[in-house]
Amino acid sequence: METKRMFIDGEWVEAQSGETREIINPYNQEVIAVVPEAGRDDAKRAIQAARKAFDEGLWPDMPATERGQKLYQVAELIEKNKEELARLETLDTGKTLVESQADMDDIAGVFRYYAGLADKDGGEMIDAPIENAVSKVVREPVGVCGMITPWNYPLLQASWKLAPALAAGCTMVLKPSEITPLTTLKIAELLEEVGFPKGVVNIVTGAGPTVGAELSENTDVDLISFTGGIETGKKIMQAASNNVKKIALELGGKNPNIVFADSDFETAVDYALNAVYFHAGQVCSAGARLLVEENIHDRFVEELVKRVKNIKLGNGMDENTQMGPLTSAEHRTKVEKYIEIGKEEGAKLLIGGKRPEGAAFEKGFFVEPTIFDGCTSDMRIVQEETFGPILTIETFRTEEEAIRLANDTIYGLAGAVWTGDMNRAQRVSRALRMGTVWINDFHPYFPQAPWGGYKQSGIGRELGKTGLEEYTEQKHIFQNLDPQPMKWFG
Ligand SMILES: NC(=O)c1ccc[n+]([C@@H]2O[C@H](COP(=O)([O-])OP(=O)(O)OC[C@H]3O[C@@H](n4cnc5c(N)ncnc54)[C@H](O)[C@@H]3O)[C@@H](O)[C@H]2O)c1
Ligand SMILES: C[N+](C)(C)CC=O
Repeated sequence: METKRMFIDGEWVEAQSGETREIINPYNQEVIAVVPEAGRDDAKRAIQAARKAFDEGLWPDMPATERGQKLYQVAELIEKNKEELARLETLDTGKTLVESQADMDDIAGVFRYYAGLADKDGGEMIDAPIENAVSKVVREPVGVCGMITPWNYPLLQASWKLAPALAAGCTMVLKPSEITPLTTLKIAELLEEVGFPKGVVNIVTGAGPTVGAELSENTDVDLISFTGGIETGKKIMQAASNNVKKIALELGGKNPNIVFADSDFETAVDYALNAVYFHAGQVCSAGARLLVEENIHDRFVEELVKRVKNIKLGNGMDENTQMGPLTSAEHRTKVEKYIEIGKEEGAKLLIGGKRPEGAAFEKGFFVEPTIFDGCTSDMRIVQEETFGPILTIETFRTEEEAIRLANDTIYGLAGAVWTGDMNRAQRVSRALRMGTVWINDFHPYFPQAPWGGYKQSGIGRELGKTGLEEYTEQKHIFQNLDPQPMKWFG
């Protein structure tokens, strides 16, 4: 068990209060590390360091090509340290090692993508409607960024913020989830090895209502980028109004997976399982709502149940494990409450709905993969994000009904449509009010494509070109090439 420090103004420090927090392995409840429990004072110190690095430092004005070179070096170090990072992520979150390894590949890819994009926007000349003048539009870094990340994809979600913000020339204070801070602290070591000017990146470990709230309220922060739950997102939005901060919110989802009878049956069943049970359902874009055409419902559900029985639960570090524990005891309690709600609402529990039995599961925060059939869109288990291994099943008869049910949610993050009819695939994908729609697939995301939500799933986009633009301000510079007196006032 290691005692860690956090990274403020280029130094590894303890919390000013001396307080610490134990980080728990969700598979066996062993303490894997002790980290500083920062308070508002620590957050303020980090914000001041980032402010100074932005206002007086070299980073924002450094040629973008040089910033890009540094990001390439970060990508290389992530690849070099992939196994250690993946191991840490699995110990901290409970996800399988294969998933963590894939996350690390994605993270290196994100740094590489923004390294390449850093120097590609040289501004734009505008055809000014005024004689003897030139007009151009340039992008400049937005300033000091506060970043708050969740526990389900700790380092991946951090990378979606760190890489574009660094490419843009911003300085930043990042607060990882208090439950899973270890890989974020490790990447601070890698950033230190690459050598960013002090104060450019600060990592503060602590709770949401203290460190997170300070980042959201503090008037020296110019932008707050948050990934997490909808209720926290609303609080952050309110706090950000303090100094009219720019805000970027990546919130939850309740994502429909629509299966038409003319889809490839085998593949659709296979992906329906992966859509909801990957990372034990702790994915913002999990396909937790299956909408299946009525005439294939019985066969489809029978096959799902058969296959769910084979899912291997266990320690994420074990290569045979397909689904690990939930990430915290508190979260398991929430998921179990939703199972009770589903039963009370009259949904038909087909399988799961309880903790697995046996010595191997005694200490882990496990919940069995669960299926509720006979669901309707007025049920809470259909409307609310359970964020666990719970699949709800509804049926539809027509394309219009499928679209109506799919859109009947306050969320709008992602969804999928399975069909052999490509005209229908195009129609349905356009009709869904969601930031990402997959046709005959589920889950792919990559640095080149924007990610974010319609409706209450968030504000703004991460990844892609837009993910970089979020960290910039646009400036119009107009130059009169032949200034003469106007004589307007005589
Ligand atoms: N849209 C996306 O891309 C995306 C990606 C990953 C996770 N998520 C969402 O994240 C949620 C799960 O993560 P979670 O349980 O960690 O979310 P959460 O909202 O509980 O916590 C997220 C972060 O916010 C901090 N926080 C809590 N209260 C705060 C406050 N008052 N002020 C400032 N910060 C505060 C937490 O400490 C944590 O770092 C799910 O809803 C999931 O859908 C969304
Ligand atoms: C955005 N994503 C899919 C990587 C993680 C969501 O929880």
